[in-house]
Amino acid sequence: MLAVHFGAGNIGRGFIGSLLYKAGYHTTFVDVNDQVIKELNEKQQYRVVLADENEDELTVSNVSGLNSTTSPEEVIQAIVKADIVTTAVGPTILPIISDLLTKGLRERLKKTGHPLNIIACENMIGGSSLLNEEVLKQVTEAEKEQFNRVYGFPNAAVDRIVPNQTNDDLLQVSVEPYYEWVVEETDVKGEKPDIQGITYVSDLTPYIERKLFTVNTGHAVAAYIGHSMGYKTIEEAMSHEPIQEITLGALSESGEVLIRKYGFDHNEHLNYINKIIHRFQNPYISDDVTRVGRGPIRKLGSNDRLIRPATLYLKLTGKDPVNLAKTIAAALTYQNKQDPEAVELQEMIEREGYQTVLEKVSGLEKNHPFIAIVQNQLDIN
Ligand SMILES: NC(=O)C1=CN([C@@H]2O[C@H](COP(=O)(O)OP(=O)(O)OC[C@H]3O[C@@H](n4cnc5c(N)ncnc54)[C@H](O)[C@@H]3O)[C@@H](O)[C@H]2O)C=CC1
Ligand SMILES: O=P(O)(O)OC[C@H]1O[C@](O)(CO)[C@@H](O)[C@@H]1O
Repeated sequence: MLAVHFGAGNIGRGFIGSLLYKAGYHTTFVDVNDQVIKELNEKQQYRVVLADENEDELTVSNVSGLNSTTSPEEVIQAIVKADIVTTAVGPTILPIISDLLTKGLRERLKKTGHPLNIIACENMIGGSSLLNEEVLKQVTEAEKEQFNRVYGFPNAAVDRIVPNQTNDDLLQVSVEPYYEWVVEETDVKGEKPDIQGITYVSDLTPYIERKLFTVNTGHAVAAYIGHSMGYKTIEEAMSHEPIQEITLGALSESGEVLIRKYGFDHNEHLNYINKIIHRFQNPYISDDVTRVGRGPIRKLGSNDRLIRPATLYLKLTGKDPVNLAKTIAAALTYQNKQDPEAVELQEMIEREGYQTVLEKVSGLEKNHPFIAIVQNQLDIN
């Protein structure tokens, strides 16, 4: 069985690649990082090390690589033969890879017409749907009907913390032991890919929102508040009691929203929150606040981990989401010259001020009451 996976980075190699290998696939990684592609082809295997006291290892073999910039034709042919396509490139890259993916899917229609599922494994709501939309923008009306009939783009939620890392062995990747991969089965075309580790569900929304508004919300709190207090890593930030309190406070706010929306059991959700806080404190992982806080404009988006739970909390409870507002204020002041979105955000704020920029990036209307709540936090600091 053949898998084509776009993005041979942390999640690509450390999570999706390892489950594809265990399920018996040969995985062709597609990336723009030539060094990684060369090593994948040279070594044809890499090591995944679990970040805990035992440091258990898995050697992932049966892998190869293609550079999408220099070998687009090979990528197209790989898509023609694939049994599954997955991605872990980052939400902003999905429109970029859609071009080559469309070419591959078009060629496949000509050659075999076999069904295929394309699963975007990104931290966002509706990642596969977005990729599907980008693909459909590039096809004719007649092709659209054929694409919709044979190509499935089931949405997915993926959860495993894989920090940025530099190892002597370029391909080696250290990952936390925990993982979760949930896929919405309703959009699968043909047979459901038989991959141990995938949980199929009929409605992904509660799962993706619970994950995004707990793991990613809590992580964002630790990253932005931690950075504002001078901490370098998530573990350092999380050892500071006031940050723990704000994190727990923000997760109580997002938790209240999740419990009200989806009827989760209060105590079970509290256990879920505590487990996640424990994962942030894993002493075997060193995760920079700049990785977790990367892309602040995206993270301040209307459907993302901060604005959505905060505005829903305000709407559903009538109370101020103080801890989420503190975090959003810290995200608005987040400076990192290495992060293009952080640089752009600060330039926008310099020109237009916090209020206008918050409206722009979050999509909130001008007089939305939440804007004043964030302004209040900015004034306090
Ligand atoms: N690292 C983590 O803990 C988790 C990350 N995610 C999500 O997984 C996705 C990937 O994240 P990471 O693996 O951490 O990032 P990463 O930066 O380690 O990997 C992304 C890979 O995509 C490649 N890439 C960039 N442009 C490309 C293009 N045009 N074509 C093909 N490949 C391209 C990069 O060279 C890189 O190897 C993101 O959406 C992230 O939110 C989800 C859960 C956990
Ligand atoms: O990958 P993003 O969306 O930039 O955000 C970083 C987040 O992703 C993760 O890497 C995995 O969910 C978390 O560790 C962190 O909350």
